[in-house]
Amino acid sequence: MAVKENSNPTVGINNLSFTYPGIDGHPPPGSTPLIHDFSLTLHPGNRCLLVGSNGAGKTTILKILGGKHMVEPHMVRVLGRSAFHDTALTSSGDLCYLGGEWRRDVAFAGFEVLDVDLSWRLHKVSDGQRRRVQICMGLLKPFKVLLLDEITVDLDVLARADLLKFLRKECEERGATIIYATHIFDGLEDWPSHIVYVAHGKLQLAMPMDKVKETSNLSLMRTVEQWLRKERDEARKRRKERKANGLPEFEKHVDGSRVTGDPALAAARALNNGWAAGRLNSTIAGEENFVFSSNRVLRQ
Ligand SMILES: Nc1ncnc2c1ncn2[C@@H]1O[C@H](COP(=O)(O)OP(=O)(O)OP(=O)(O)O)[C@@H](O)[C@H]1O
Repeated sequence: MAVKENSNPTVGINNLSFTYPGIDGHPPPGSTPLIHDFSLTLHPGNRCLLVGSNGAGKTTILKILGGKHMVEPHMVRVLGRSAFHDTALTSSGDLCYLGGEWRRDVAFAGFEVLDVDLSWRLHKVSDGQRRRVQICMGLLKPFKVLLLDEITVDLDVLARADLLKFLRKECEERGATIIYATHIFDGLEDWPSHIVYVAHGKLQLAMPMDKVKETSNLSLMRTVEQWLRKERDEARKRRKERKANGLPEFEKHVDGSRVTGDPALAAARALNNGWAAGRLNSTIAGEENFVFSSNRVLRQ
């Protein structure tokens, strides 16, 4: 099945701003949003690689999409619904988040792809075998939107290759949408249909892979490396300038307390958004989808 850019978006992020709440459930006074003015649109069949340096906000974005953190309903729509407020999205299996956390869903399809041996006992298996079981348990329902947070770390080459092939097929044949956050680019060269680069909680770039290939002769990994290197060099330059101007080298950030992602707990907290939002109009839908955000670090 071809990617249906004219169909309804499966994922719509609209000027998302998010701050981890402090202990009173509100953004700590003086805090700046961790995720800021983030917009993105995805369609059935899209396989989107989410890249960025450590701490850029990838997991936070995936967890928000997965309904694990509360945001205003209009900011994040998955299959036209708010994942946080409409828990049927995840309980039905239509929306599936696979991260570091153990999933309790029991299902079937992944057993074949991941070669899970039913005689394995989880206290005895290797990390990679345990990971295979975790992944296949999460994939057993026919998801429509799948959020993957660096799930292939422990997988051997064959298991990883088979999993990526399976996921690609799910997108091509069933029109599923996948967002995959990873630092591992092995075997990914021709896997994604789109790439999204986030830095400091802001969208830097969202574009189809064929456009990436048009603009860069480098491999996917080298291309991303180049982006991150540029980001780091610019950060170093800014710090140097601050120091030269007698300012502290690092800008002061007010952090929220660390919170768990339990929606039930989060529901008890006050809404932690309402930050002024600009417009990025970032979209990776259609032909006009070569979009740089206004806060890009990738100057030509
Ligand atoms: N539960 C939390 N409470 C408060 N701050 C958090 C929480 N989880 C993450 N953060 C902060 O949010 C920022 C973004 O973290 P996040 O895990 O989203 O980044 P990431 O891009 O997934 O990083 P990595 O590539 O290292 O996994 C970091 O500065 C982190 O310290």
